[in-house]
Amino acid sequence: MSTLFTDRLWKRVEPIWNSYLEHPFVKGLGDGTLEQEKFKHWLKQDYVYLIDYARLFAIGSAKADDLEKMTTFAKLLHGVLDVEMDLHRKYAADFGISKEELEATEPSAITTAYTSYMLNLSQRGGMENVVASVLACEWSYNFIGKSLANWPGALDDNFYSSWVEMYSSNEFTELAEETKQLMNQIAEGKPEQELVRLEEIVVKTSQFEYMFWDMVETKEDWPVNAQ
Ligand SMILES: Cc1ncc(CO)c(N)n1
Repeated sequence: MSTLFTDRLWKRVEPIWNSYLEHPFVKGLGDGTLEQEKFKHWLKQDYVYLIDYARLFAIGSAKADDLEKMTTFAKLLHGVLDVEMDLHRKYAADFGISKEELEATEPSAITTAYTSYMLNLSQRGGMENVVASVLACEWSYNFIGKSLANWPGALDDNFYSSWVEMYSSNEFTELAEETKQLMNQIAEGKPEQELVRLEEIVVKTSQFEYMFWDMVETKEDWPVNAQ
């Protein structure tokens, strides 16, 4: 029986993703101790990250080779714009931050590098580049959400319970699973050198994910504020 491509990918990314669970920001989400100013930085940066990230699914739909895959990309697009980003808008409202203010956030250097990397690959390549670009994002957040959901108190009434609920939810798990299935479907029959190329995209985006956690933990923005 041939190994699923996502099983092969898991062997490469498991150590990187396990390091997310040791990251202070992620640990703070799980045990409820995360400083709210750092979470506000994540809210704002992640909202503008998701705006460009959503464009990837629209590109994927345009490049899909059949109606079924077009529909899957459209479903994932809806999942970001209308389901996931609603979490950001609700948390922001709790902080008195409007959705207009969220949308006006200037993407940080890391946010810009990460989304530009995915958009470049997705505009230059076929739908396989789109799926490889978004896979770590969808799948690793579900991995983190489901891991934190097992932490004592993570789903109880603490400020970040909604975050853990969202990313461990059946709805988000379904989106992550659909992205994995799409990756396996597209990888089927591809030559080894193409699989190696796609694997490196998933590893690189997994490294960008870690850099994103660092950026929000340190509330990093651009190195020098232009005068
Ligand atoms: C940076 C980042 N990666 C992944 C996700 C999951 O969609 C997210 N919201 N933000």
